[in-house]
Amino acid sequence: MFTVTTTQVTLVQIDNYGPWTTTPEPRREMDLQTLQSRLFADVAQFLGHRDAYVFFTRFDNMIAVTNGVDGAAHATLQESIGNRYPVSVSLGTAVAERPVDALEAANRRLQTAGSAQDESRTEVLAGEYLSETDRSDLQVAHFDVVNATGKYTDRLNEFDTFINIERAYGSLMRHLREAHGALSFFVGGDNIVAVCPDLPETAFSSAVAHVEDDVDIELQVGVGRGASAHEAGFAAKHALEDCRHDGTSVELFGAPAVSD
Ligand SMILES: Nc1nc2c(ncn2[C@@H]2O[C@H](COP(=O)(O)OP(=O)(O)OP(=O)(O)O)[C@@H](O)[C@H]2O)c(=O)[nH]1
Repeated sequence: MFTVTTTQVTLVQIDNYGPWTTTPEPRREMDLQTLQSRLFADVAQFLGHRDAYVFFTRFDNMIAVTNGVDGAAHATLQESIGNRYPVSVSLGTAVAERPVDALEAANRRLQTAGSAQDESRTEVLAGEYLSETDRSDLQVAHFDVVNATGKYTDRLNEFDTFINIERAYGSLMRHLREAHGALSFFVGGDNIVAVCPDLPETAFSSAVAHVEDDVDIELQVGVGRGASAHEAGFAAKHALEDCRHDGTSVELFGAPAVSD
């Protein structure tokens, strides 16, 4: 019924950031946090306008899903950051059926150019990009904890709520990575967005069951497909609304966006 999924992944890596954070002496932590969150916001805005997604991961390295974003746009993003920040970024991009394989290849492009802490390895722009014609769909799953507000937010202190949400995230991210080569990211609140290869409904019900068995936390998930991360992710959000409405734990392919 479906064509094979293809994910284009871009690794965004701040160049030589470790030494910069301590030279000439350690920099104030909140200044680093401000820089990192502003950089993430800028990258998210640039890529979001092009229907891509980016996840903050460790902030010094961010993982983006960039189907539909070409090499010229990547070059513009890199140049603009270099012009406006005290740090520069390298961008490695690759394409594969399984998101983890695309990330591996994207990562390797930077690793072969030099170390993340090599002061002469800056602004690498290396990659392969999907062309207009070889674009196929990608699959995005949007997970959330069932009734997180009633079970955690309104009952526990914020730190203990956070521990529970992180336990669910840790269990899910490892399961989807190991079983399917999917990449899952905590995106705030009780939400986890997973970029997946072409997976059937049973893979998602197994993932939900795995987390429940492993850490006793109940998840629900909406799954979407589309030509871009936004399109797939938006369909996933609609499918998650179907879970909420129908009390189901997995729903595939929510209604397409009416206007966006
Ligand atoms: N990033 C992101 N965060 C969201 C989204 N929807 C909700 N959240 C966050 O998740 C928190 C909990 O909201 P819900 O998931 O709607 O609440 P809940 O109590 O779990 O209710 P149900 O999901 O209906 O079971 C909110 O405070 C937001 O922080 C979303 O689409 N994206």
